[in-house]
Amino acid sequence: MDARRVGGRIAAARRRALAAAGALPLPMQRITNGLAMVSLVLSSCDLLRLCSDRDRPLGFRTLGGRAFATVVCQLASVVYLLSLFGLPFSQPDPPASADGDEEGESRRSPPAAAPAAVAPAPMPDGMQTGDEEIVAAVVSGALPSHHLESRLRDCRRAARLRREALRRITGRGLEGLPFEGMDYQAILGQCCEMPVGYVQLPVGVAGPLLLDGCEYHVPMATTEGCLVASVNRGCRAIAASGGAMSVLFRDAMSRAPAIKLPSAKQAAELKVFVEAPANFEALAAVFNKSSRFGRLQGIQGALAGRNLYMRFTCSTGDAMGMNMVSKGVENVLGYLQNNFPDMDAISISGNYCSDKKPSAINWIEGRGKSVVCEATIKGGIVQSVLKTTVEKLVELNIIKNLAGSAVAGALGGFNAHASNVVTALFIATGQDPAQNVESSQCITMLEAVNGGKDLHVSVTMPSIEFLFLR
Ligand SMILES: CC(C)(COP(=O)([O-])OP(=O)([O-])OC[C@H]1O[C@@H](n2cnc3c(N)ncnc32)[C@H](O)[C@@H]1OP(=O)([O-])[O-])[C@@H](O)C(=O)NCCC(=O)NCCSC(=O)C[C@@](C)(O)CC(=O)[O-]
Ligand SMILES: NC(=O)C1=CN([C@@H]2O[C@H](COP(=O)(O)OP(=O)(O)OC[C@H]3O[C@@H](n4cnc5c(N)ncnc54)[C@H](OP(=O)(O)O)[C@@H]3O)[C@@H](O)[C@H]2O)C=CC1
Repeated sequence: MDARRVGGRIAAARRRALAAAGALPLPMQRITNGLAMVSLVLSSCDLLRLCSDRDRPLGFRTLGGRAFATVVCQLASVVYLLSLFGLPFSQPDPPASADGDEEGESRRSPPAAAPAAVAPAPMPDGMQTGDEEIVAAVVSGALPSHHLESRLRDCRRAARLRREALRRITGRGLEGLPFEGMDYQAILGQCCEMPVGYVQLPVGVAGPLLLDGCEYHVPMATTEGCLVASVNRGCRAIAASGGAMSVLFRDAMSRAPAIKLPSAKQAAELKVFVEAPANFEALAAVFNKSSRFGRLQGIQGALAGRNLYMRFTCSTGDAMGMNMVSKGVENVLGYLQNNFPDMDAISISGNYCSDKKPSAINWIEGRGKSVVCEATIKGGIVQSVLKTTVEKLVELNIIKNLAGSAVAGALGGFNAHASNVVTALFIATGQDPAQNVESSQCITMLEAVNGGKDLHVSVTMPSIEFLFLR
């Protein structure tokens, strides 16, 4: 980002120099640059031909005005092209800085207002004909910014004009936010609305992690120095001790709508109905019809007066499954309405699910993938790779991760920094990063084994919400 900022300042300084020198507008520059190139090539060819003519030694006297003209052309084009260093030839002008440089000023004034005698300023940031009017319409509110994509049918241009409008509305520079290099068409209707750029994060790789007999290279997107190194060290200690083993002991995504009934009695009746084993098959058939992969596992009700929260759980195949489970729940609500016409579906998500919020239910019941992993680290490796002892690590875990977290009233936070690893992995692999909240719930257990010589390590994580990666 800093480099870009510096680059932006250089570009601004270059534009100032151009303006001061009364430089030609960009389209004219391109034409004159092209002419100079053609002139250089033609005059070079002519000179070479004249030099290779053995019958007529090179000299103004022998060759006359033609040689003179060729040499002048050659010199002029060389001087012109040398002066081009730093001038754009075919690239669009780089973005203006927000610090009120000349071009920034010219952006704020419509082209029609420019004095007739002065050449119009180049269109900033690759602006095309008509862009100025569109940006002005967005700035004035006449054109909603989120209509740009459908109006222009060009996602990149829409993002660029939205960015320019935002710059003018806020008066804040966006030069620190990268723009080039993103496929704006690919994100339309998929992952992000009203784009104005994207952020860059370094992705490191830790490993190999020897897990269940396979080697994995773990991608991590983070800005925290030493994090990847730390995980890499852990992977090394695990591999040197023979690897780790994992067990997926539950796989169930949940969604819990909030339903209001006229009385607590009716709410309790609905709870009994959805939990009754006799009704499961019918409810599952309705739930399952909207997905080839989502399969209802169960429904668990919780009452709060006349409100019922029904926690539907389902398997989701390889998907993280939030949309899948929500669609199934919606179908079941429609079905239930026939038997319970007085029920009022307040929200498809009643927070008893519980998505993207810390909650005891996920910690206790699990959500998504529930996993336990273990490894036995040899005492020698604890000393040589981790630079500590088994005894010290066990004591640290009890006092910090178990007792310390209990004192803090932790909810699934019985670990040092599971969220560091989960979040870096989520971002690097395109998972929904907001679900790091419950996905990072983890209890770390450390025990001295083999007569106190080695260290048994385990992490239990009951609610990892993850799209399976092959
Ligand atoms: C930084 C280390 C790993 C040095 O660890 P070290 O033992 O001093 O370094 P070493 O040079 O002896 O290397 C040992 C091994 O570490 C790895 N390693 C070493 N350097 C690198 C590197 N540059 N890149 C990749 N891997 C590296 C590598 O595997 C290496 O083995 P080798 O392959 O050389 O035989 C160690 O000091 C460490 O793990 N520090 C902790 C860093 C960390 O975990 N940071 C996260 C902070 S936690 C947090 O943010 C939340 C918190 C703390 O508030 C939560 C809480 O309350 O607890
Ligand atoms: N709706 C909500 O409340 C929330 C949504 N989200 C967002 O939901 C998104 C993830 O939802 P999710 O349901 O996982 O994804 P999708 O909505 O993309 O559903 C998965 C799709 O992949 C298909 N599919 C193909 N092969 C497989 C396979 N092997 N296993 C499973 N599905 C397969 C499914 O088919 P089929 O059509 O047959 O099911 C389905 O269409 C994330 O972007 C997240 O941000 C996050 C939180 C809440």
